[in-house]
Amino acid sequence: MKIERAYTIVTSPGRNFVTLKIVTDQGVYGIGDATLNGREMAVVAYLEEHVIPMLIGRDPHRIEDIWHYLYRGAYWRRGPVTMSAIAAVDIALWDIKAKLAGMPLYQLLGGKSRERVMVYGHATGRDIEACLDEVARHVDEGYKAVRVQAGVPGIASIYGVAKKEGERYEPADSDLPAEHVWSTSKYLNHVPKLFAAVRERFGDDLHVLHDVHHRLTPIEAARLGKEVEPYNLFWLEDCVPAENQEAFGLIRQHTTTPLAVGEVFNSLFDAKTLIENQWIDYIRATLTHAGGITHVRRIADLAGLYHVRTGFHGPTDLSPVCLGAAIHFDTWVPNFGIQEYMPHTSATDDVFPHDYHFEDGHFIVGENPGHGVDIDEDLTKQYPYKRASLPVNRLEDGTLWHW
Ligand SMILES: O=C(O)[C@H](O)[C@@H](O)[C@H](O)[C@H](O)CO
Ligand SMILES: [Mg+2]
Repeated sequence: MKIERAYTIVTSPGRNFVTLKIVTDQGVYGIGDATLNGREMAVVAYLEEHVIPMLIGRDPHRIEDIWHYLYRGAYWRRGPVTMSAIAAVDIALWDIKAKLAGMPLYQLLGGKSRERVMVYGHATGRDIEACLDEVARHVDEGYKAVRVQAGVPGIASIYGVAKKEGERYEPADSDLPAEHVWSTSKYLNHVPKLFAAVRERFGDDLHVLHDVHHRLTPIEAARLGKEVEPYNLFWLEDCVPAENQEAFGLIRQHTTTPLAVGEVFNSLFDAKTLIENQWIDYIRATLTHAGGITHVRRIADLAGLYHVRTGFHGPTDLSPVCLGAAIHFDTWVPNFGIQEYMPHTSATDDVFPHDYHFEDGHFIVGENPGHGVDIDEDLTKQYPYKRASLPVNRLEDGTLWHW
């Protein structure tokens, strides 16, 4: 069997997605997600100019060899563009392998470790009251875990909070980056009040999470971790930028609040020191940005040795193809923690028909052969690509800060 054709499909049913389709000479095909929010066309160019020509004629069964051919063979290793391109190939090849085996992907990985996959949803609101109402809506819909992000008095626009009540949060909303203004002190003074109010209204059982989005220094993160300890967070996410993995060693000495990190990681080497030192509790690297199933499986296995569990990134800027493959992975992986879930728009769901479904705060994996997600290529043509950029963040004095 040979790979006969491979091509990228760029479509924007509400937001941009890049999909790679690999077609074999026997007609069986697989699809992979290659979406890198705000840098979509860089991955398309990498795939079209460098990766696809090397795939034609190869045996699609040889997933491992193809992975190393693309990773080692490029000489220039790692980086989000490269690793998203490799991931798209890898996810598509696993899809093909599972279709050929006539099995849902989780069976090839080793079978079910659990019946269902717990997810966390996103509650956002301009102020604490509005945010608590959104938490209540999630609880009513069956969620067992909710990420809580509220507006902060004195900060006009803040990460994770939708522009208007009832709208979804979508950060890549303008052609060129919007500019936000950030105040660490206003934020730090506010967050403990938010979680006190959450526990007051919802009691102790609900799992609550919070995303700092890389905005603190290690000692500030240590303070926040300590101050929210009474509210028993499921995790505190991305509390500092993680290029310097040692920063987490400092935070860890000060707080028992569980720490999650890794949505911007693209390789095992981004997480190695964090995992081996047991400085984190959850690893968030995704299939789409970290080299696909073949590589993320290695990250998860290393993490398992050190009591670190998975908590995959799952925003709307990863396509249903990534989410579908992730649900298979989550169903199998022994050290599963939780899966992030931001529902896609109905237009996106129509473009990517899928067999996973949400039920009582969990995902239930599908039973179709492959990863269970397809693409309606005719429909994609109705939604042309439109450049969209993530915002940037500045301190009140104008200094460019972490977004
Ligand atoms: O925890 C999350 O879901 C993330 O922080 C996202 O909201 C990212 O900001 C987005 O994926 C960037 O493209
Ligand atoms: Mg995040």
